[in-house]
Amino acid sequence: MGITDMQEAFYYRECAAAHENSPLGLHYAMFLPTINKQATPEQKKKWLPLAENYKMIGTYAQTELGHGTFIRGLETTATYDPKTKEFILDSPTLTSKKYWPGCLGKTSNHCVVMAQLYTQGKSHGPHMFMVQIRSMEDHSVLPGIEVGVIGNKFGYGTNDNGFLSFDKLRIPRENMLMRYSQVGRIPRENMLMRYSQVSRIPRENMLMRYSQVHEDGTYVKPQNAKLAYGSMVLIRSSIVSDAARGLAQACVISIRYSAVRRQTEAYPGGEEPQILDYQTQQYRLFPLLASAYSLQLAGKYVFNTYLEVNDQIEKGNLESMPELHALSAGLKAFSTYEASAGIEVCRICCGGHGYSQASGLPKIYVDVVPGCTYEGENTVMMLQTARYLMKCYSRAKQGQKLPGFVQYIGQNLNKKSCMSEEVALGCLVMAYEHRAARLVEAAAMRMQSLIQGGKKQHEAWNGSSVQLFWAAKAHCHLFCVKNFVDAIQAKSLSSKTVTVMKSVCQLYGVHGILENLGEFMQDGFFSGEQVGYLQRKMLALFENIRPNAVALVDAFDYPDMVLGSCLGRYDGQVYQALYDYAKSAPMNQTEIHSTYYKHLKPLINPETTSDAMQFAKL
Ligand SMILES: CC(C)(COP(=O)(O)OP(=O)(O)OC[C@H]1O[C@@H](n2cnc3c(N)ncnc32)[C@H](O)[C@@H]1OP(=O)(O)O)[C@@H](O)C(=O)NCCC(=O)NCCSC(=O)CCCC(=O)O
Ligand SMILES: Cc1cc2nc3c(=O)[nH]c(=O)nc-3n(C[C@H](O)[C@H](O)[C@H](O)COP(=O)(O)OP(=O)(O)OC[C@H]3O[C@@H](n4cnc5c(N)ncnc54)[C@H](O)[C@@H]3O)c2cc1C
Repeated sequence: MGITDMQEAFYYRECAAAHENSPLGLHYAMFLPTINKQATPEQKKKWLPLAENYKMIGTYAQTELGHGTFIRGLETTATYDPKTKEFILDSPTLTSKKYWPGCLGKTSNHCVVMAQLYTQGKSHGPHMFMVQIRSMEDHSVLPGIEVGVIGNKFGYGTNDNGFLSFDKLRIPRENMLMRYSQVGRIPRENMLMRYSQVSRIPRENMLMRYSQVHEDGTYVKPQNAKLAYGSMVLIRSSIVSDAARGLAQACVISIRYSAVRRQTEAYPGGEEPQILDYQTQQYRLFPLLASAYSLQLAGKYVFNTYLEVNDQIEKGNLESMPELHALSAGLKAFSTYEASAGIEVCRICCGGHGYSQASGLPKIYVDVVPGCTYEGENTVMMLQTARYLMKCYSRAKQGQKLPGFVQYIGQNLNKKSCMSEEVALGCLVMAYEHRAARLVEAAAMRMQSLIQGGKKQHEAWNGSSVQLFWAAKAHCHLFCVKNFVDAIQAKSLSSKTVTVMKSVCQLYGVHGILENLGEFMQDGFFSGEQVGYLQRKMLALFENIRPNAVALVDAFDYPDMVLGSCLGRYDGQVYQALYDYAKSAPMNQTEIHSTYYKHLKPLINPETTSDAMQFAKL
């Protein structure tokens, strides 16, 4: 279609095939960005035109049968042969077979393969290689390669997640993605030239960046080994918005339906109320609506941060990489957990019809829930964020100033909450800061006491990991609350909009505290009386939000075609749509189903069994 804007292309694809995972998804989400970010200018010149024009169709093949989380544990090897200037790719064990990569089984003719690099008898850890797996002429599988699909999954039926293995496959040296690490003799001048093309910072910086270059050396270490993990950081940064979108769409469906559906006369002979008027329905749906807004804002923030940090990386400044990694890993986990659990609640809130595919909700759920696993399993990602928080804590204790958002760490924990009946936004933020600061400190103290008690570092880490998880979750939650509050205060919104959005934001904060009350009360930060303010405020906010609830979901602006839901239709004609859906079911296209002849008739009328057998043979 010639659409060049990434966002526009995304929305076009979503309209064309809503909630269907595209069999070309990995091509544009990971394969192209990996070439863009990890290939040298020469490699880009060769591959990008082919990939952009879908001659090369590719994916990102990292996970193996035996390892997904622990990248350093991958077993696929790429051994350099200086005689032929080739790498030999091999899958030496059953567990080394690539397993899960999307679009791999049948669609891709190339892939970026993460493999352990061996050269001069030494291992250098996981590196990326461009590997052609199928012919670009007739799509046949190339020699030395075994590839196929992994079979049915929880969802993702439209994506051919695959397996792949190599039998001593030789690929040219130039197929290693060499922007950051190199094998072979490359003149120093090349690097200087390349560098001067990518940024305008002084050449001296470049020499530092490549200070480990050996003229005769065959391996040049990158400035930071984690540059090779860049494609994952990109996707984690964008998953937050994906999760938010899924939750927002589920809220649209469930809240619109709740405004149409009536159930149970309110008093004998009285009108049946819209189910949205039940306080318990509001208690389950309105906090999710607030969460959808909050996650959308968080998604925008983290993606913009990714773009900014990426810009700096392009210029050779890698300083903000750890912060971005901690933010994107934690928020990816936090958002996909919240969205997955929330979508299921939306489904349950639709009663029986929520269980029908006609609700559109199962499709949204199976589309969002793998986000808890791919691009880093959520618990593992939370623990990566916790690792960063622990470093921040020890820096704060040494009196060092912390960057931006983590400045709350190490703060005085003897304060009491300023919460009053009014529930000011500032007091909400303070409460979340206090909780996160306390949980970070508690996890750090636990680690310290285990180490002092004679545990090794890794034992102490495992023995503290539940508390580390709590700390990281509290940190991400704080981020979402604070970012929501900042968005309301900073944006030039009309005063009416601010009034409405302030209620939504307050609800997000208040509900989050009430759901995690133990963590806010364990050290007496809130008094029982203050908890009472919060409970009353939450119920008052439901009443505030109720008249605007449908407008607040309409504002997400998802067309019916994207929602794909009989329950969430804009025109509210739910019952007609459900009836039409039923009528169009394939089993309704014949009056008597074939199973009658095969199974039922012999039961009902045993003497006709032979007819039935004959029918079965037919
Ligand atoms: C869990 C880790 C992060 C551990 O890595 P490790 O090398 O063992 O590191 P460690 O010893 O724990 O820590 C060393 C250090 O490396 C840092 N680090 C780790 N990752 C990054 C990063 N991306 N940017 C910047 N820094 C990073 C860590 O914070 C550590 O820093 P520190 O030593 O504490 O200063 C890694 O193995 C990992 O990322 N695992 C998750 C695997 C994953 O995400 N796979 C995705 C496959 S692709 C996919 O799923 C696509 C699906 C898409 C779709 O279908 O739509
Ligand atoms: C739909 C889908 C699409 C995918 N697409 C791709 C793709 O395109 N390319 C690709 O390369 N891969 C892909 N994957 C694979 C995916 O990235 C991995 O499954 C994911 O990274 C998790 O790794 P794992 O399966 O090894 O989980 P495991 O690590 O085995 O997780 C199992 C359990 O162990 C726990 N655990 C593991 N390590 C630790 C630890 N250090 N501390 C505490 N707990 C731990 C986890 O929390 C989890 O509860 C896809 C997966 C899915 C489901």
